[in-house]
Parts: sequence; C-alpha cells; structure tokens
Amino acid sequence: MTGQATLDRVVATHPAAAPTLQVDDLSVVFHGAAGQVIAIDRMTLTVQPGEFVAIVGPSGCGKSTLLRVASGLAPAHSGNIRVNGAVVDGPPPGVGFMFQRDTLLPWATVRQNIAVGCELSGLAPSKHAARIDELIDLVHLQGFHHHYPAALSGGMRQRVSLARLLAYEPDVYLMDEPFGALDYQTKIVMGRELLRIWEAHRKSIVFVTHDIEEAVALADRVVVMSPRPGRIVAEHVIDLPRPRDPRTLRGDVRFGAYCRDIWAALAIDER
Ligand SMILES: Nc1ncnc2c1ncn2[C@@H]1O[C@H](COP(=O)(O)OP(=O)(O)OP(=O)(O)O)[C@@H](O)[C@H]1O
Repeated sequence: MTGQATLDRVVATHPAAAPTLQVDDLSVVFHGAAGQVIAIDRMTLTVQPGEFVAIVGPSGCGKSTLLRVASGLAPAHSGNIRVNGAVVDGPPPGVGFMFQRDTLLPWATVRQNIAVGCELSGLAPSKHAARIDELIDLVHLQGFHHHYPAALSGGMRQRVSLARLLAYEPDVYLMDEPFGALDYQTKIVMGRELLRIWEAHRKSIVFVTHDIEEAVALADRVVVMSPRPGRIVAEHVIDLPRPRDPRTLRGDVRFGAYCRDIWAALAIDER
C-alpha cells in the first residue's frame, strides 16, 4: 500500500466536539553534545473527549517527547499543545500520566499510593477511604490494601498506578507504554482491564506503544509516526465493535487487516 493510499484511509472522528488535546504544528528540537536533534517536525493531532488514540512509530521518533510536551515537562520549539483549550506551558491541570515503569512511592502501601491521586483530585479527605476501596475493587486488588509495592508483581504495581491515575480523575490520560514491561499474558489482561474501565468512564487516552496488535485492540484510532524527525504518516480509524476483548479480537479477520495496514504504514519511510 502506498503512503498516499494509507493516508486516504484517514477518517475524521467526532468532528463537532471541542478537542481535549490539540497538537498544533508542533516541532520539538533538542540541543545536545551531538548537536541539534529535531525530535518532532510540524505535528498536528486532535484528540476528542472520550477518544482512545494509540501512537505507534519506530524507536526514537518522538512519541515520549510528544507526551512530555503535552505534560508540560518539555518545551515546544514552535507550535503548541492545548489541553481543554489552554496552551500547555507547565504541568496542566486535567492531565494524568502512566509510564512503562511504575512511579509508585516505595515506602507507601497500595492505599497510601492511591490516596496521592485522591489528594491531587481535590476530593474531600472524608471521602478518600470510600473512593480508595472502590478503586481497589475496580483494579481487582482486593486483599492487597496494605501491601507495599515491593511485595507486588509488575502487573499488580501497574494496577495500583492505574488506580492512582483514576483517583486523580484527569480529563486526558497520557500513557507511555504502560504495559510494555509486562509479560505477554499480563499485558493482554491489563489491556482488557483498561478497556473495561475506559468504557465505564470514557476519558480521553493517548496511548504510546510499540505493539501494533495492542494499539489496534485498544484504540479508536491509531496514529503512525515516521522515523525521527517524528511526523504523522498515517492515521487508521479502528472500526471494530465495542466492548472489545483483546483476548479474542486477535482471531478477527478485520483485526488482522488493520495490523497489516499499520505495518505497511510504518514501513513507508523505512524503504
Ligand atoms: N532531553 C533530550 N536531549 C536531547 N535529545 C533528546 C532528549 N529527549 C529526547 N531526545 C531525542 O529525541 C528523539 C525522540 O526521543 P523520544 O524518547 O521521544 O523517542 P520515542 O519515540 O519515545 O522512542 P522509544 O520508542 O525508543 O521510547 C530521540 O532521538 C532522542 O534521542
């Protein structure tokens, strides 16, 4: 499939809604010992309320940089990112993160870690205990309330991270390979859990992954980036029915076709 044919498949979604996240002609340039590095080159992307967007692309194409700019941790060289209409120029309200490695407080229990999210959300302290109970049930960690992170498996720690993120109640979730360090089986289970929770709450998610199957199984739309400097070379709307179960989707003929198309799009600039 040609690059143009792939781009021709782009279908706009939810055109009438005000975007949660708007990336406008964004370029990001780093100046290091090796000279100037253009990490992102004039990227434009819109994420609508409640939309689940996955971003795939070769290593070093600027995926994490995009999330860092969206979170106010790195500056734009030109262009900008807006969250709920406001240009990001520092950590914006309403944005939550989850990374490949959990960032739990090692000296705090599961409950205490989730409480951090409750505090950030501004929830009244008198309501924390009930909310934490609810979230622990939601991520299926009943019985582990008073465990410390060191006593949990990688998948369980990521469940706590997810619960903490949910406690914060952001409008947009920036997820940078959140299940990338997990074994295959746990990764599939976590994807299913994320979908179950997202389908109940419908917040916007930007989900970076190297795993094309994971992107297709989870997202409404998969954005494909070029090798550095990162540009968008294709967008694929994933028109698979919801609710989805990532365990069974892999046998679906359309699922396989989406994966093949995205593989082809990724190869555009690699020939
Ligand atoms: N602080 C920095 N200083 C200099 N160069 C940087 C900095 N941060 C990122 N880069 C460069 O910018 C480019 C994009 O990096 P980034 O981490 O965003 O890529 P990525 O797509 O997330 O990669 P991966 O998939 O391997 O995680 C890379 O070439 C990287 O070396």
